[in-house]
Amino acid sequence: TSVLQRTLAARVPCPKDSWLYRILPSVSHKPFESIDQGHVTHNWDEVGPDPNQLRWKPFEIPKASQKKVDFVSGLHTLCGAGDIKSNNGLAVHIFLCNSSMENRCFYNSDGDFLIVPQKGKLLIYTEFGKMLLQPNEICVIQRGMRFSVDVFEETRGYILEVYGVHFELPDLGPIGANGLANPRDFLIPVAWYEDRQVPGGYTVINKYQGKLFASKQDVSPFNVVAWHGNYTPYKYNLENFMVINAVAFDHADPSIFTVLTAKSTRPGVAIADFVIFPPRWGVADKTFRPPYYHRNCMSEFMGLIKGNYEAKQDGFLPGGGSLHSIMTPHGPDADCFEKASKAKLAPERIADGTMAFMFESSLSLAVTKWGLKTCRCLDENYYKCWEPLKSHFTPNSRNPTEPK
Ligand SMILES: O=C(O)Cc1cc(O)ccc1O
Ligand SMILES: [Fe+2]
Repeated sequence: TSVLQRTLAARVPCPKDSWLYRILPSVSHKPFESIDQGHVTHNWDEVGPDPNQLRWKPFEIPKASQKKVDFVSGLHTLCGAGDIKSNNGLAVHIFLCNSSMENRCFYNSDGDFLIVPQKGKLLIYTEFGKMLLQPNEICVIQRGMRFSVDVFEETRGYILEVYGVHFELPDLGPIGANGLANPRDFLIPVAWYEDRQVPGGYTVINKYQGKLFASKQDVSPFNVVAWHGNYTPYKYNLENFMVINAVAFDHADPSIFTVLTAKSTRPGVAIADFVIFPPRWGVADKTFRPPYYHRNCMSEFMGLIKGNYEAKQDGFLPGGGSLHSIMTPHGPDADCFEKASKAKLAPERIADGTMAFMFESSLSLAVTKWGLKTCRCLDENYYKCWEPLKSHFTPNSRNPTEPK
C-alpha cells in the first residue's frame, strides 16, 4: 500500500522546497469554479463569542447507506481564529466520512493540515507518494500539496490547520539532544505515480482564502515520477513519543508533551501546539497528580483518540472534544478530584491504552455555527461535572499561626 522512508527534514532549519519531475505539469486544467462550501468556514463571526467550557459528544459519522461522504465533503470546521489573507491563524476541523475520494483530490492554499485520524485508516495518495495512516498516527500535509484519501469504513478524525507557518519540532532547551518526538521517527513517502487518463473527469478541489473551488482536468495529478527536496508530507506514530515528566514532585505544564509546534513571530508563543497525553508512569510525591485546576492565557481544544482521559473518566469520549477558552476555569471533574485526593502515591501507570491530545493556541478561538448548533453533539450538561466539588478547608485543624 504505502512505502515510506525516514527523514530528518523536520529538524533542518533551512528553506523548504521540493522539485517534482512529472509526466505533465499541473497547469493544464479548466478554470477553477466556486463550489458548495459544505461545513467549511473561516468566518469567525458566525455566532457570538461564548466563554463557557464546551464539550462535544463523539461527532456523528454519516452512514454510508444513507449518504456517501468523502474526506473533503466530510470536512466540518469547529473553531478557529485569525486571518487567512494575512497568514496568521488556525482552524480546527472535524472530518466525518464513509467513502473514498473518487477521481478527486484536494489542496489547501491557505495553510498546513495536521491530520489526527481517530476511527478508521486513511490511505493518502499525495504527489510525493502514498501514506497509510491509522489511528494513533498523525500526518502533516503542507500548503499546496495535492492529496486524495481512501477510507475503509465509517471514518472520523481531527485536523489542526495553521495558516502561514509550518509545524516544527519544539526546541528541546535543557532536554538536550534527544527526547519528545525524535526526528528519526518521522516518515515521508517514496515517489509513486500513475499515468492515468481521465478525459475531462478528474476534479482538483482547492481551498483558497477559506472558500472551496474545483477545476477539471484530463489526468490524475499523481503523475510525479521522482522528486527531491525537503518540503514533503510526513507521518509520525505517537507511540514513538519519548515522554518526559516530573519524577520528584509537582505537575509539569503539558507543553512538555509537545509533539509539534507552529510558532508565531513572538518568541515562545505558538500559533498552535500539538500536545499528547501518552501512556506513562506517574511517580510524583506530595502532589495532586491529575491536571491542576487552572485558568490560563491559551485556548485548549482537546480530543480523544482512544481510551479515556485521566481528568475525565466519564463524558469525554473517543471521537468527541472539549474547548477551554482563554482564562476559562477548568480541570478534573469532581470524581477525579475525590479519587486522586485519597490515592496512595505509589508509582502508577497513567493512561495505559489511551491517547488524548490537545490543540493549544495563543489565539482566542471562535466556535462555528456547526460546532455550537448544527452538529447537535454539544454536551449541555458539561458544567455539572464540577458542581459536586466541595470545600475541604478546615482552618482550625492545622493553622500554624494560632497559639497552641
Ligand atoms: O486542561 C487540560 O485538561 C489540559 C491540561 C493538562 C494538564 O496536565 C495540565 C494543564 C492542562 O491545561
Ligand atoms: Fe487546561
